[in-house]
Amino acid sequence: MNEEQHSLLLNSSSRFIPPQGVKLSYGTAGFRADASLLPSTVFRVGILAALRSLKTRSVTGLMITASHNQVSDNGVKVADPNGGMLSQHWEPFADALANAPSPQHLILLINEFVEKEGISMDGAGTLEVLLGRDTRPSGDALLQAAKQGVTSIVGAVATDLGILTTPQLHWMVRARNKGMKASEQDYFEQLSSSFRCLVDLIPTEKSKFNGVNDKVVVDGANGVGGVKLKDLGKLLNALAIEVRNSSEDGGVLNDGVGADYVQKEKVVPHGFGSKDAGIRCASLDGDADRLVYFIVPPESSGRIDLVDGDKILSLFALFIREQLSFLNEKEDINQARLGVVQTAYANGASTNYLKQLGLEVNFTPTGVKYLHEKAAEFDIGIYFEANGHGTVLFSESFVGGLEARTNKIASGSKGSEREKAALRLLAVSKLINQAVGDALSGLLLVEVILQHMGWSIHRWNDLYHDLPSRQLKVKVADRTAVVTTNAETVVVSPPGLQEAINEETARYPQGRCFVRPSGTEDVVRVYAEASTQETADTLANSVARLVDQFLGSNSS
Ligand SMILES: CC(=O)N[C@H]1[C@@H](OP(=O)(O)O)O[C@H](CO)[C@@H](O)[C@@H]1O
Ligand SMILES: [Mg+2]
Repeated sequence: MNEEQHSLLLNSSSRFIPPQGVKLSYGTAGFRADASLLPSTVFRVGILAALRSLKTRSVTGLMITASHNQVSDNGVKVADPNGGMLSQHWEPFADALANAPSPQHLILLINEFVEKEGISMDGAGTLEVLLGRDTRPSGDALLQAAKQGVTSIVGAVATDLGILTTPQLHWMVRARNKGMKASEQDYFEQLSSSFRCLVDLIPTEKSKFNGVNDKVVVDGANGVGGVKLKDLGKLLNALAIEVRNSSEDGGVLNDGVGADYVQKEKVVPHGFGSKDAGIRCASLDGDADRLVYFIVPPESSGRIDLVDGDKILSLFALFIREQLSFLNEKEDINQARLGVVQTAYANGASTNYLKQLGLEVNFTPTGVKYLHEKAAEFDIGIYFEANGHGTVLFSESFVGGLEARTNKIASGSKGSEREKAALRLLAVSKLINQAVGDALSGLLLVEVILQHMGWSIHRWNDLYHDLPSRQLKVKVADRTAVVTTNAETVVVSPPGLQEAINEETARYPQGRCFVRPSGTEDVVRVYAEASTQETADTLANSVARLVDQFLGSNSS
């Protein structure tokens, strides 16, 4: 690097000294910690995002959020030029940057890395990083740190987009690099116009919605999603959305509210209660990239019926499969490849259901970057984690084919069922976020499919019945001692543990159980399913004890 660059980096980085004794890791979802520990990390991720922009000669993104974590935490992650997560091959550099003890170390690391990657630091070409943050009180100061990091690279521009959902930022990065309109207003307009297009294509015999109540009530986790959903809702005539727990309502972010809480605890979030019995309810997480639905049963005593990511996936798969069947009626159309992607945490009943539909079900390790990568192999790939993070990916060539076909349809004419199916699929590809899982676009797609089918949330929930399951965490001395294979379903180390799990699991009707080290917490997770809640609990507890025996004490 030249002298100007060297002294710029030295000056700025000496204002952001990392806290002592803290080791951070980029992990599955970027760096996360108590916000007070993060200024130097966020500053350095600013540098990382600028270098990524320099390397790829494209716009990148930097998002400040800790998603569903408590409000005092914060975090930071990078959006790659295609709108997806940071390339996995840059993660070790991200770790090294965040943990470099001094400005001198930092500069040494950058020098080594740019040389290895063949990055020319001449500042020529596109060099822009889009910055966004969620509603956390620490977000503004951290955003300033990010800005300083970005502008420590000569020629880099930081564009502050203010408060956004994580998927909005990813969407904007993707749109910018595709030369498309990329403002927040453009995002809202694309979502609302494709939603309207799908509503207009609802078969007339089904257009009378059969919902118990045609309004959806959404828990915004006291975060950014609720506010954005209200803005989006103003553009939608065909859907009544009531938002509760919006960040303006004064509640604490993720405290007894939000998709993570609802999915894990299976209880009503604050602001909901018996008055909502039977109504279609949904929960977003703190940065609005996860979505789950739920039903408050009559006399629920706080419990809910959860309609999770697996069921959202199943609904999307049914609808898309139906459209593809219309599309493929004539033999001149090549069969499109539709694939679905789940993790081992998907409820076994959902996997059975999808297989019975004749779909190809694929499994990847936990973490959306793995699911996304797999889904991108198909013409249409649908992926969801049980916790509600997922989307539907369309290949460029498939979208190109749909565009060619729909262009031929005379404007104003609704055409044949086959033409309508092409129009619907094209609208879905515009509605559902192609960069990452997005609770707002996911919610609109769920809502319009329910209208299309003429289904209530109860009818949807009855597609299949979840097998009883239980998740536990076990604290062990060293969770990295657990090594797994086969999409995390089989333990290869320590030796003997898998055999012991197999032996235990075989004793339970419909038993299934696996263990894996968490990528975000210092625990080993145990997941068990069985034919009754009682046996699922017993299986999980027995296997947690086995983990304890093989790996040391501290079970919780
Ligand atoms: C069982 C579970 O829900 N695991 C979550 C959790 O990962 P762990 O590696 O299990 O800690 O956080 C990830 C990031 O948010 C999310 O992708 C994943 O689904
Ligand atoms: Mg999130």
